[in-house]
Amino acid sequence: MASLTDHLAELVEDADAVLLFSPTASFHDRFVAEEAGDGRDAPEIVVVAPDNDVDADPFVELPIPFRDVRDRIRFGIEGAMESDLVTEGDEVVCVVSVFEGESDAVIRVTVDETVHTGIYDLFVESRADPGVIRDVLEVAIELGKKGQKGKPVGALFVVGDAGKVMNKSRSLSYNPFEKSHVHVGDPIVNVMLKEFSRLDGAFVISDSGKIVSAYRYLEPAAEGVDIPKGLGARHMAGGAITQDTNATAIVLSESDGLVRAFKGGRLVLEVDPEEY
Ligand SMILES: Nc1ncnc2c1ncn2[C@@H]1O[C@H](COP(=O)(O)OP(=O)(O)OP(=O)(O)O)[C@@H](O)[C@H]1O
Ligand SMILES: [Mn+2]
Repeated sequence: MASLTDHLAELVEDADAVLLFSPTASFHDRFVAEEAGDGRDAPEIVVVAPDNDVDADPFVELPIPFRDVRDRIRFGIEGAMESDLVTEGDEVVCVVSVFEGESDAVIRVTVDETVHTGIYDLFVESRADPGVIRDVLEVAIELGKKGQKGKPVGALFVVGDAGKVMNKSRSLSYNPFEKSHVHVGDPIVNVMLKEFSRLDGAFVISDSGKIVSAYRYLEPAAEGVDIPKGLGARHMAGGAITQDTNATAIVLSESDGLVRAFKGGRLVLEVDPEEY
């Protein structure tokens, strides 16, 4: 059977850039050598992966695996745009692994507005550390997968710009994190977050991942917030606080089970925990 690389040269021809998503070292080296050797104007080759194992330059770092291939591709393209490797209107060839393991699919996309959702900015341009955003996303995804004692549960995490978020919210109950110095990512904290998520309100988390408060009722100005119709008060409050402050909101819906991220008053990411 012919391997993917046998056809790749034709698919890559006249593309502006090639994004290799988590390529193996042998795949990467072979591809780079072939492109350099064919004498034509070579497209920009960008590696998008969790770690730069293949010593690629340019390289875009993936903060989470993005099981949804569209999210993975969007992240890579937006990261490449950020570094001026790709611009709107470009033809980009993405070499990805849809199933586990080796690169097994080639997707050719024209970069336009619909590709650009802000998923890269969610991690890289958020005030909070990318690792903190990732940790909170993981807690929300895990909570969505398991629920609380088997029942679906909702949760709202507001990450970054915590001082301003506290000013735009009020307390619904005593704050169990009042005098504590716990951070997202600590295993004990994940247990606590899951336990407290049964109760109302939002968690407020600082740029560096410190849990500032639970049980906050958000009161942001909601004018001009553009979030999809059909989402309720939790999502509206989560979306709006990101327009009113520089925070990022991560919301687990009790009703549809999806995890959504908002930034700048806009929905920037939607993931199904069951797919992670
Ligand atoms: N302004 C707010 N600040 C903090 N939490 C809120 C706010 N508004 C609603 N919530 C929380 O969201 C919960 C669910 O509210 P609602 O059903 O209207 O939201 P929703 O967006 O439909 O979310 P879900 O999809 O989980 O049902 C409330 O019980 C409350 O805990
Ligand atoms: Mn609801």
